[in-house]
Amino acid sequence: MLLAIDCGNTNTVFSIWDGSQFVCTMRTSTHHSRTADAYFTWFSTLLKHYEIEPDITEVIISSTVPRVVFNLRVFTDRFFGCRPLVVGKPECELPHPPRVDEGTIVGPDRLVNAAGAYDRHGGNLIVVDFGTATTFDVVSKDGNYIGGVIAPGVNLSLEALHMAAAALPHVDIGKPQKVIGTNTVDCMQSGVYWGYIGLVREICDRIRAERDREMKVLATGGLAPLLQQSADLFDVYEEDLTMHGLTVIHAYNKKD
Ligand SMILES: Nc1ncnc2c1ncn2[C@@H]1O[C@H](COP(=O)(O)OP(=O)(O)OP(=O)(O)O)[C@@H](O)[C@H]1O
Ligand SMILES: CC(C)(CO)[C@@H](O)C(=O)NCCC(=O)O
Ligand SMILES: [K+]
Repeated sequence: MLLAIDCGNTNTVFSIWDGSQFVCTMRTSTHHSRTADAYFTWFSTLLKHYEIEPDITEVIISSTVPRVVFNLRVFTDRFFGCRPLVVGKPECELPHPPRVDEGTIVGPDRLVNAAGAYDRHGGNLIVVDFGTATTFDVVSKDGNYIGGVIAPGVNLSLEALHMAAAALPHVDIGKPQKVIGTNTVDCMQSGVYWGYIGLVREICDRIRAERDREMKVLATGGLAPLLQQSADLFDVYEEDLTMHGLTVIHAYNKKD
């Protein structure tokens, strides 16, 4: 079985793929100081809880935090006796190479999203991923990542207000009932929630105009459904898009 690891700046997700479905998904916070042994303790405890005993023989990793890859490599080697495929490393080939400025190192999560999205939906796509940052990944007709947009994430935007302004509290995102807030929390939620709806709509419109064609908009990341409640921003929401992309890239590298 394949263990797919998607390591973001905030959270790291492990999913086990049995060749036809994900049998288990586990989430932990991202810390570069977490050791291989600590990963294994957490991982095996959860497997016991779910009463599954997977036979993991292969591992693929996408990490937006370069420093965590070292311990994940040790984890893979020590407990599964294999070398992981790491997205972005030269030995990990992509089905469709990115078309970006020379010297640009595209976030592996974005390349993985593009691969997963193209596999399921074909080309001419915009993939919006609501993680620590909100990214827009543009996929060409033929499946290449051709660039995109990076905006501050929803939670990061709220946190930035709290960090920078003495009188602004920590606030979680929620759907405000109105636009005009009559207390501090409602004002902050309104700014980020409605501001985000405008941001997503404007950016997608401008990408379509720049490409001069219709493009399907895919969303992934926990916060997309909350925004979709108030505006028809996305054609499709796929929670497992990044994980699916990892299985696609893994299969592509196995094929020869
Ligand atoms: N309805 C909701 N309201 C508030 N927060 C939510 C809701 N649904 C999901 N979230 C949170 O949204 C965040 C987005 O999760 P996601 O896995 O997409 O990105 P992340 O793990 O935060 O970022 P990264 O992948 O960059 O580490 C998570 O912290 C999740 O707990
Ligand atoms: C933008 C993030 C942080 C989103 O996870 C990640 O994809 C990243 O670190 N990217 C590097 C720069 C780029 O993608 O162009
Ligand atoms: K993510």
